[in-house]
Parts: sequence; C-alpha cells; structure tokens
Amino acid sequence: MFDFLNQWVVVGIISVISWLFFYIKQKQSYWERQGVKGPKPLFLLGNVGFSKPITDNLIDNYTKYGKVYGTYQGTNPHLVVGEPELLRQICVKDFHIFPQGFEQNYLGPVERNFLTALYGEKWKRMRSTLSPTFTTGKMKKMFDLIKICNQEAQKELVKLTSSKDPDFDPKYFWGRYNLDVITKCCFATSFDVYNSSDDEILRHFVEVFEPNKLKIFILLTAPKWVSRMMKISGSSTESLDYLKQLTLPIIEQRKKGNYKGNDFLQLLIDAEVVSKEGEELKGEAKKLSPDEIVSSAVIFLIAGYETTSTLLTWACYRLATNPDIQEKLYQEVSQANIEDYEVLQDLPYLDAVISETLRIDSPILLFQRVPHSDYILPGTDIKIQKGTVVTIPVYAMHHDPENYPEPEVFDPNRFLEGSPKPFTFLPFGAGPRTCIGMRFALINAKLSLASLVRNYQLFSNEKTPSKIEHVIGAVIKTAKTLTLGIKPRC
Ligand code: HEM
Repeated sequence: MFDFLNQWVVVGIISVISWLFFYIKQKQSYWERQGVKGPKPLFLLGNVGFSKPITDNLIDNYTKYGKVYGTYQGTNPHLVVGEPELLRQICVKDFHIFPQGFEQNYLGPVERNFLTALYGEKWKRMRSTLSPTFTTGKMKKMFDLIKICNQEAQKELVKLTSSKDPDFDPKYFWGRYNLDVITKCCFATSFDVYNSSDDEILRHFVEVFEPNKLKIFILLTAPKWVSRMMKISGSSTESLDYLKQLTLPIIEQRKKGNYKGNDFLQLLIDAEVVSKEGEELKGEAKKLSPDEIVSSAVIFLIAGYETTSTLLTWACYRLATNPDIQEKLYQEVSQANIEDYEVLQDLPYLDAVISETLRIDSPILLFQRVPHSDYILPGTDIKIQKGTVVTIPVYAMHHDPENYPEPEVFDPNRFLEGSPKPFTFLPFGAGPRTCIGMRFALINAKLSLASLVRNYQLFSNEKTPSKIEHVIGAVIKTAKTLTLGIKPRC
C-alpha cells in the first residue's frame, strides 16, 4: 500500500518539476518567439548579470544585438529600447500608454506615496502639486541654503589640505556634502555630517536606500508575487519608519505656525494641492497630508542624494585626469561671481563640463516605462504586452559612437559646439516623467564644482586607480574606491 502511494508521490513530484521546467522555459522564450534578438537567459535567473558591471552588460548587449533587444529579469521579459525615434514615441507621444516609471514590487506605507511609484491621475495630481516647488524663484531661495552647506564643505577642505600630501576621496566627501544639503533642505535637520560616523540618524539616512544583498537578489530574480508576499521593497523599512518619526513632529510644529523655514520641507507644507477639473478642494484637502509630505521628502532624499554626489565624484575624477580641461574651467570660474545664481547659470564651460560628465558617467544608467495596455512598437511587429517593462539603456546610448563620436573621450567641447541629437542625451530621463529635481541638482553641482576648482587643484596620484572598479549590480554607477590628489591654488 505504502509502496503504491510512494510511487504516486514520486510521479506527482516529477510532473510538477517538469511542468515548472517547461513553464519557465516557455516564459524565457517570449522574445525568441517574437523574433527579437537578445542575450541567452540563465534558467530561472534570466539576464541579471551579477558577474559583470551593469555598464559592461548594457554596452555589450547594445553593440551585439542592436538598439532594440529582449532580456529577462528572472522569468519576466524586459524590452530594451535605445532607438531615439522610438523613445520619442514611448516617452512622449504615447505617454498615456506608458504612464508608469520603474517596475514595482511591494510598496510599504511610505513608499506608496513616492512620486516614482504613482501613475495615472494620482501621479498627475502629485506631480503638478510638487512641480511649483522647483521653479526658478523657489530655487533661488534654496540656493542660500546650498551656499551654507558649500561653506561648510570648504571648511572641511581647508582642514583636509592643511596636512602634507592629503588624499581626497570624492565619493566620501560629496556623499557627506549631499547628505548635508538634503537633510537641511528636505528634513530641516542638521548634524555634523563630516565628523559623525556612527550616529543613529546618519545610519538611517544612508541605509534608507541600501536594502541588503539578499533582498536585491530576490527583487531582481524572483517573480513579483514573491516580493509582494514577503513584503520586500527597495528601501529599508526600519529606516523609512525612523525618518517618518523624525519628520512628523517638525511638520506638526511648522503647521502650527511656530516657525517657517526656507527649505523644501516648508515648500511641501505650503504646497497647494492641484485638483481635478471641476473639483473644489476644501480645508485640509487643499494641502498635502503629513504622510504625503514625508514620502516626498524621502523620495527627494533617495532620488537626489546618490545621483548628485555620483555626478560630482565623476566630475572630479575627469578633471583630475584631464588637467587642460580643469585649467580651462579654472580660468572661467575664477573670474566669475559664482555665488550669484544668475551668473552661475550662465557659465558655458562649467555647463559643458557638467553635461559631458552626465554623458560619459551618467549617474543613472537606465530608466524604465511600463505600458498599461498592449502596444505594437511603431515600425516593427514587436508586441509589448501590458505590464512588460521597457528599459531605456541611457549609458549605452551615451557611449554609442553614432550619437557621440569617440565616446570614451571626455570632451566638454561637444556641448559647446551644438546640442546632442534629440533623445540621445538622457541623464534626467525623458518626457513628462523626466527628473523633477533636475534644476536643483544642476545648481547644486555647479556651485560645488566651481567652488572646488576655484580654490583647489585636483590631480591623479599614485593611489588613483588606472582602471576604475565599479560597484556591480546597481542602477547607479559608482566607483568601489577612488582617491585623488588635491592641493590649494596659490
Ligand atoms: C545628478 C542628479 C540627478 C540625476 C542624474 C537624476 C536622474 C533622474 C532620472 C533618470 C529619473 C527618471 C526620469 C524618467 O523616468 O524619465 C529621475 C526621476 C526623478 N528624480 Fe532625479 N536625478 C537627479 C537628481 C534629483 C534630485 C536632486 C531630486 C530631488 C530633489 C530628484 C528627484 C526625482 C524624482 C522625484 C523623480 C521621479 C519623477 C516622476 O516619476 O515624476 N532627482 N531622476
């Protein structure tokens, strides 16, 4: 009797395994069945590519399979589209079909209100409510706060360069500097970012976007229902909760009118909610709720902290390894009143250096769109099914010789001689969902870089790696370690 039962159990297990095997194979042949080329996926894992930096994967696949190719994240098909005209269609003309940004797994209570997580009417309302926060007038006010942070950073540099042959670690330095900017601007909180090492607050600000490696692995490879069931999101729940508890009382106090700040937090508190046509908002509904304010402050932290410090890190590396370009930039910024918002906006070489850094070392390597109905890619027979992620390979497009001749050469002049072809320069994304914080990021980066170059000279020393090792598996391109030489200008 037992033998008979055992036989059926074995047959059952074999059937389930075979079914699973064929199911996964079937899912991972989605692009092949449509005649779309692409790298062969690993069984179950897809093309996650943990063995190589994501930058190499993007360039290798783009070069080998062309501007449109298929990949798999786990068993989920992703279509990579790097053809500029198709991007105009997807990101702008057919935005109503592709209203969603990054693919979503589980979203906790704070993440649910992130602008990046919203789509449709909710996104429209939030985006139009937050957009006035970034107008030129508001940016000019915020500039005063950025200048204070910049003065603190300059003091740190004086301390650093008072020792003999100091090592400058731009990743650490700009990381701390941007933490200072964001904590002051978005959380109305300040602490000694340069000297504290194990503060609880510092830990949470940094850990909020550092989920552990196991979480990342599950997010990248497992079907979406697994992360939803296990409540695994891209951020640390503990740190999100900490930041929420830190910010709610400040919002409460400011709402009572005890104090008004000159920062993003205040702009969020004062923001007038944009209503739908014909809808009249009354009382509290006219304002963002405390939860929405916290979520917006946190998404500004997540979206703005590492991106801007990465941009500044790479700009320093490029200037240190291209002394002629650094000298030309010095000539421009040393003669300008860089503390004046309008003057700073109008420095062509500084602008070109920042643009060229955003091209060659684009902090965000890719962005995504998700269609909410089936879509035939214009001019092809490729059917993108509702919910299939479309990835825009920014890094590969920025290194395509058709878009930028001699792409590996750092040459700011290309941005002085004319504008890039439309939809080939995408460091801040494209279309209505483009980066809302772009102006803030640029003015911050310009002031920081101009102040540094005006007072100090950067150069590569014996510790500067000849080949940079990148952190693997991120959407952001950062160096594992980077050391430069620095000395005050006489
Ligand atoms: C160099 C710095 C930065 C870079 C390279 C960058 C890049 C990007 C990119 C590529 C996107 C996706 C756009 C798309 O899907 O089309 C994005 C979205 C976004 N960024 Fe930035 N960003 C930077 C700084 C900032 C800052 C400082 C803030 C806030 C203060 C910010 C807030 C956001 C938000 C909220 C979104 C989502 C917009 C939406 O979905 O409507 N970013 N950014």
